[in-house]
Amino acid sequence: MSRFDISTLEAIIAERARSDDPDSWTARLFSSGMEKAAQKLGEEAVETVIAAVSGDRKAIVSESADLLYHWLVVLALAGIPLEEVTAELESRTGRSGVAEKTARGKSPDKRRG
Ligand SMILES: N=c1c2ncn([C@@H]3O[C@H](COP(=O)(O)OP(=O)(O)OP(=O)(O)O)[C@@H](O)[C@H]3O)c2ncn1[C@@H]1O[C@H](COP(=O)(O)O)[C@@H](O)[C@H]1O
Repeated sequence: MSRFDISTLEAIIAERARSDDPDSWTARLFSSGMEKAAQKLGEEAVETVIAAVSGDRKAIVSESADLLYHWLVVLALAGIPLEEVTAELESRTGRSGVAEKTARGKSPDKRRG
């Protein structure tokens, strides 16, 4: 099993963002700003959706990696540590998504969103 952890990638991104290395995609994204980074995140999300719908397993893995990388860049640009998101996820454990949606007064019927 891979020992690579998403928090390791968060640390790499923080280091590369400060590097000013012209060959660093991370440094380039940081200097372009949030709008460009968020746009790339959206593109990678769409590419992941296309891979999922077409059932291309290899592409799903590859596009998911691109998506997570660009998501971490957007988080970093927003000044939000990964830990804040994992804490939010942790707070949701043990709570059914359907029950949570019903508590917000929404229908859990997926056809109605
Ligand atoms: N995980 C990634 C990572 N995933 C994707 N990318 C880059 O994101 C860019 C995506 O841009 P595009 O969508 O335009 O490129 P594309 O996918 O070839 O284009 P399409 O034809 O698919 O649309 C590519 O240049 C990828 O190399 C990444 N760049 C960096 N990292 C990590 O960040 C580290 C530091 O990288 P640098 O900052 O470049 O030194 C690397 O060692 C990696 O660990």
